[in-house]
Amino acid sequence: MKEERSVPVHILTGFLGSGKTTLLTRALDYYKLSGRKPAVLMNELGDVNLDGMLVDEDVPMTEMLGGCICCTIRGDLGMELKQLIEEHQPDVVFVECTGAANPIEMLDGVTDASLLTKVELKSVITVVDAAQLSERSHSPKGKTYRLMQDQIRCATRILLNKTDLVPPAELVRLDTLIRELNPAAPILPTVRCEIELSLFEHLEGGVAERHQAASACGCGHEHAEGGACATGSDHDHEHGSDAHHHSHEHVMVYTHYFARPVDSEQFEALIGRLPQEIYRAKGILRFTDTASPFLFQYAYREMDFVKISPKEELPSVAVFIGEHFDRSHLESELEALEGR
Ligand SMILES: Nc1nc2c(ncn2[C@@H]2O[C@H](COP(=O)(O)OP(=O)(O)OP(=O)(O)O)[C@@H](O)[C@H]2O)c(=O)[nH]1
Repeated sequence: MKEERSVPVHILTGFLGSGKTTLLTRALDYYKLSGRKPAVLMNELGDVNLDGMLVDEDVPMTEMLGGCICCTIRGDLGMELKQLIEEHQPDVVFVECTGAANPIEMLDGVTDASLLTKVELKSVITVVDAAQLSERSHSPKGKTYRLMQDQIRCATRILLNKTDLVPPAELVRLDTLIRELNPAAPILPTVRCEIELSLFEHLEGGVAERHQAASACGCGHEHAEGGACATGSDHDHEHGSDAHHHSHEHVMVYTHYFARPVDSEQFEALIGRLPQEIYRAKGILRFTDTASPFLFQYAYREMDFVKISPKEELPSVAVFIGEHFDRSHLESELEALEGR
């Protein structure tokens, strides 16, 4: 009989496009290579899970789409996690949250799950996009910057990723900045999240340590056992007289389903023209001038196209994420590409 033990859970957080899925796919390979069974709970803002495509079919995955765990489906997270564990009996679970999520709410969800089943939150790993942090920290008033700060504050480990995009002197400044926000979590500078993956085995106790550093979260609440921040925390939420606003409410998502293939150069040109309010886009594209479909990524003004051979029928779709952008203008530009 399988001994009943608690399943380790790692939360992967970080702003949109910072490299969470890159880290996740590496971590999954590591566990599979060592003969263990990882599982994934993934949350995406759009109504299609494009990151899920990068995860092998044999990895059990629960998808929570169409919203941010922190607002719309937070209550379900505990139940989903319980079901995932009971159904698949994984050796480890990774929870990847949308980059617009406040990790505190995820911590709540995982702690809720620990009331229902034997799970143990081992770490909150925040992947920081060095280039974004560098730029946003120069105009520190924005909501996005505040969210990035919260993600850093609640981490038990920090990956300062995309160091290839930032000069060394600036990296030193970013290291100091992160240290001020979170004096406890070790910082690992990375390119494409290349870390010694056995690290995951040694993350025991990280969350408990952060428990003591509760004030670093700035929420002013008592912290739940094993979690950095307590259920019901108003941390990072703003209360108006009649409304309850969340820190990421400013984030907009536009999902475009393509009716037909488009010209690859024109598409690239359109992406090159995107306003800076759109900071993240991804999709599955079919081009008139190429045979196979492409997984397309756009993060912080960098574009990436990877040829894919999907095993199942997939839509041609692109998801655009940003703040206060002109959705109808984007829609008509995309329709024009399709000759509509
Ligand atoms: N230049 C550079 N690009 C990177 C690095 N790490 C990841 N990327 C690229 O950045 C893009 C976004 O990476 P993802 O791993 O999908 O980021 P994410 O945090 O999962 O994104 P969301 O799911 O939208 O929040 C991809 O095109 C990656 O190939 C890095 O260290 N340097």
